[in-house]
Amino acid sequence: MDPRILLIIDQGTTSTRAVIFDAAGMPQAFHAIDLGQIYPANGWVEHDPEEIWSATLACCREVLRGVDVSTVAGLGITNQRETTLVWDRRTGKAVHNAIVWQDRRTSERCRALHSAGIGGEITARTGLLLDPYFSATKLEWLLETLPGVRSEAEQGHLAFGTVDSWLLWKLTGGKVHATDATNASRTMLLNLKSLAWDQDLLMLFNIPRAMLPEVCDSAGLFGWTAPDLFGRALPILGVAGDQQAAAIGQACFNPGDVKSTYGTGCFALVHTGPVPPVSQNRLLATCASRLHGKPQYAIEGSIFVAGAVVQWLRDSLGIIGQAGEIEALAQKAGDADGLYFVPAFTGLGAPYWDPDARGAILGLTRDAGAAEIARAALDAVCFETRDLLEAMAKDMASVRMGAPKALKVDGGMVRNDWFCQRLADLTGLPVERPQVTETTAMGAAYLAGLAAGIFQDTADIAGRWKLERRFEPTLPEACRDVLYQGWSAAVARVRGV
Ligand SMILES: Nc1ncnc2c1ncn2[C@@H]1O[C@H](COP(=O)(O)OP(=O)(O)O)[C@@H](O)[C@H]1O
Ligand SMILES: O=P(O)(O)OC[C@H](O)CO
Repeated sequence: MDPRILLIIDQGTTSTRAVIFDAAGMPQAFHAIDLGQIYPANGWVEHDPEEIWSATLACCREVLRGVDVSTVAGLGITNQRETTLVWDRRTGKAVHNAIVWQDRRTSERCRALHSAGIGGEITARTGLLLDPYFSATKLEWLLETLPGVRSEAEQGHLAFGTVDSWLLWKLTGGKVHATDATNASRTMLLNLKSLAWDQDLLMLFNIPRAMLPEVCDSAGLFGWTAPDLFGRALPILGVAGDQQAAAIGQACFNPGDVKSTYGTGCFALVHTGPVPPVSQNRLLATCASRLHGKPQYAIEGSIFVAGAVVQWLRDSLGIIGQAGEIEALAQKAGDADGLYFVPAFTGLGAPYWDPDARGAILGLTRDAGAAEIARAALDAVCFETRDLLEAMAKDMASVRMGAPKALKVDGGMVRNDWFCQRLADLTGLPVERPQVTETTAMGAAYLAGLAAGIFQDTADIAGRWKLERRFEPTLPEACRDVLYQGWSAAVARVRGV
């Protein structure tokens, strides 16, 4: 048996994880540390960069405890995307907290750019829709707001990066300032076709080029960890944004393969192939991977609130003590037909892209209680998924690709069987849950393992995907459609449409 192992860092929105995978691609050790959420103002969300780094190091050291580090063939990184950091190259210290992907502080700026009629051009170049979600306006905010930062950046003293770049910098002791094409494609500064930084966009957002990381393939040698960190320098061989990594972990390599990940938010990606796609239905075009210089692309639907609504029921309403309790509670729900929960806490993502919408629970009656609200919250995530799937199906039809036939799912929420069944019922698609639901880390392991020669190619990886359970839709179509119409009406009300 091949004794080589891969050390994977999965730095997510709510936690930092390290996972060891064996040469068969199976997880063998896992450690996670929760990440503090900082909410300095309404709609603002930040993370402490030093906390991200120290938790990463602690998780890696924990899973390596008792392991012969000479068996580590490589390290892989996957990460929450778009989250924006700037640090001083001389000290390795961040100049500000990380501005998290969920942060809406640049809504006004995006509105102004929309009004100036620039949105279409940005989409044509980047595949993204003009929204505070992406890094460009967050980086612009840091440069405009923090005293002295612009001039330091212009002198080349400061570095910008998403979380992958920050970790690469820290892991290599300040030797490597790089990112991979999947992460770069979420900044709104990258030209999706050439996968190079777009000079016109850098001018539009007034970003000094000297701040930007080098854009690399998703698999290959990024650099070596500083020798003192793990007792020996380890090669960093794979990097990808977490949703693209999950698509790789779910073996979505052929046009039409779809996965949907349910963590803090929900992100559904459909693989489209080697040519940059164009969404006509308000989804995003994104880089799925770049291997040996050859890009693959995907269309993505991003929803900002999925598991976050479960957290809200736990932390703000207190109707559950732990996320897992929602399953039993939702099962107890009575009819309460017409009850809809639109969890637009930070606006609505795809396909609405409405940063001003705010959440609502509609259709409350005397017989609605905690169980009905819990069910409505989980239903909302299912309806949001149907919103994405409908938009995806239209995009796919326009390029003569068949509509999705099944939905491969992963992420923290899919431990919940009731939710998976409801997802099948409300979308009308079979829902497939794989044996390994740590698909994000697995995707990064596959990338690092490709570079290490442990895995041969994408066909080798695809052959390793194993189904754990398939949830078949049971609700009659007419019933499903009536419920969905109710959802669409509820969304229209929170948007004031
Ligand atoms: N049994 C469950 N039912 C529904 N939601 C759950 C359950 N267990 C965890 N969650 C939700 O899943 C999310 C965590 O998933 P995870 O994939 O770890 O997220 P992230 O990568 O965004 O940090 C949390 O928002 C939590 O509320
Ligand atoms: O950390 P997650 O799993 O919530 O993923 C966050 C996404 O990458 C944001 O685009």
